[in-house]
Amino acid sequence: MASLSGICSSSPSIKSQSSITKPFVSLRKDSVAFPSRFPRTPSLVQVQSVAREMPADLSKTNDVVPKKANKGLEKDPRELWQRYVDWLYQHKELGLYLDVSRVGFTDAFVEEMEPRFQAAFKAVEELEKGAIANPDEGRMVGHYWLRNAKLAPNSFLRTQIENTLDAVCKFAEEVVSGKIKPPSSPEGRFTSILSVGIGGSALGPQFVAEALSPDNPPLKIRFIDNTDPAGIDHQIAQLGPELASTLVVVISKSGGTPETRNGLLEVQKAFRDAGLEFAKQGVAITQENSLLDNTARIEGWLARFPMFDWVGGRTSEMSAVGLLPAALQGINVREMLAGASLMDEANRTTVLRNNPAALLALCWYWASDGVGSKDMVVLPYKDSLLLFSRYLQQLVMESLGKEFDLDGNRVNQGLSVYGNKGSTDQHAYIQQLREGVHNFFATFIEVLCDRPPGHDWELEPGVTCGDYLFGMLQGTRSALYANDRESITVTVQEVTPRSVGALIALYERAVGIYASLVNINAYHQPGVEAGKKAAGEVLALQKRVLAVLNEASCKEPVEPLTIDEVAERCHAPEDIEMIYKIIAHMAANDRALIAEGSCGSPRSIKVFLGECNVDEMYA
Ligand SMILES: O=P(O)(O)OC[C@H]1O[C@H](O)[C@H](O)[C@@H](O)[C@@H]1O
Repeated sequence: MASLSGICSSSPSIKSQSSITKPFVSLRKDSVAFPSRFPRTPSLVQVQSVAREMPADLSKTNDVVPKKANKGLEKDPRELWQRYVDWLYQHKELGLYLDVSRVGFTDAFVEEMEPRFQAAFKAVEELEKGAIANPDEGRMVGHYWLRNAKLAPNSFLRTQIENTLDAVCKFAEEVVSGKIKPPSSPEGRFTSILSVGIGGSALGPQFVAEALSPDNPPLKIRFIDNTDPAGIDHQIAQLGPELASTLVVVISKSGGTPETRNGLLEVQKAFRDAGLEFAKQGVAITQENSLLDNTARIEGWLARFPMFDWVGGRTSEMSAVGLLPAALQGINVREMLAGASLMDEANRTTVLRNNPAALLALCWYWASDGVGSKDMVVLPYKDSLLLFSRYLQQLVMESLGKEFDLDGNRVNQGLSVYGNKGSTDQHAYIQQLREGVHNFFATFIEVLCDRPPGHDWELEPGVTCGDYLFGMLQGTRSALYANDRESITVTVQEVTPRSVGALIALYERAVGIYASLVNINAYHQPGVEAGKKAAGEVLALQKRVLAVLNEASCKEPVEPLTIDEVAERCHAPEDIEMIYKIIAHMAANDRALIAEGSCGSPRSIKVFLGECNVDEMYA
């Protein structure tokens, strides 16, 4: 069994960081502003072209600060080295570096952006003090308090944070040590975690598990993060008899997300089928009094942990959502919090070049014209960071992808994120990045330490396996830059709980600052509702289709119906295409039978149900 030491040990003292402060040096005034070849929406084009033609009025934050006329990125090696040295950010205590030298922003651009940055710093300061930073939902935004409870605006919240952290650590230690056991496992202790959740209730735990879970964790983690029945069956089948020693952690802030509810119902059925009592192995992480919370309380689940109203799903990794699964895997969560707290502290300076999150936001704004005209490709050269880009997809795109700005103007903002890992991706799509459509900027994540000391060896004279990885990263960075493709490089010493906590905090803050720069609300997600609502309407329509088919199938003889007839009897002729799709889906799953024709020619088919349900007919 893995040792308990370190899972929740106290954090080392958090000292203030010192970053290198450089005099402001003059860079060349020209740089590249590549127009977007394929703007995503007409409104983007409008915003960009207006911005380029008109001088920015900096009193209005929704104006775009234009780039200057450009002649190409700096290519002289000595000038570049100078730029590298001048702009290099270092966080000594975290061993983290940020190199923005391969993004071509100019002094003039930085100067023009300065008032916006000061406004953004002020906004984050207010947010940290407890302002209603999510105006639509009337909520405070408090994820920064999770790693430094002293910052919380009142003692009630402070105590809530501290008590939850203590409860998470205590529970994890008792599960790992075997003090809390499953009722009917031959192992006598929990051996696995099955995490059920989606979006912000899955992506952080998935990223952290991949990055930090030890080779032989005390509990191995699996995820159900979808309502795909085959995917769920696969997870349960892979657990096999281990289901008896599996802790099921159901995570949902709202407590009512359909995919998570379905995952829970499927897992509960698997428990029943195996003759196991789910409640003795179930844990809920959710807002107090949510549907999930009430279910867990009434059914007497093993444990419940709170999710706070003032923590958004995509910034919840440092709440019980991320901490409990991590602690159960033997990951030192207090170290994660310490790394995040150190990074937060560094990001509180109002000196732009000393503020790593602001530097990232500056680069994003420059590279994407402040309107998301280029995608952010995230390339960690370390297998364990594979899921970082996936995690960032939600953090960045759900936060920044907004139709309206804070003043109600239609802006269609956003910043697209994708990427997997290097050097693997060099053998997949780097060809296009280097030579093809120029619609991106890259972020390299470099990890200096290749493997634990004492394990390295030279696979050819003077060269290790890790040297190749290093060479691939440097080579790709140079090759992209030579073709005027900009890149940022974030460097950490090692992938540890502390550096992962710092990376999460760095990007959380960068997103918040960038949102202020472009004057949008980073903390709501109104667009997600449209898809959920439409899905609900499809399911409601399916129930009507079933009722109509059932009635026809209960007749003697059975009356097979065409799609047109079904649509007519549903009083939904305008939904005929969706009705066809519903029937095709039911037919593929043996829940409807095709009497005539084939699904390939929709007008030809006649359909009925295999069984008549008399009760349903009169319902
Ligand atoms: O944690 P839950 O309430 O189940 O929400 C899960 C996810 O649901 C929606 O898709 C939201 O847009 C996400 O921000 C959230 O993370």
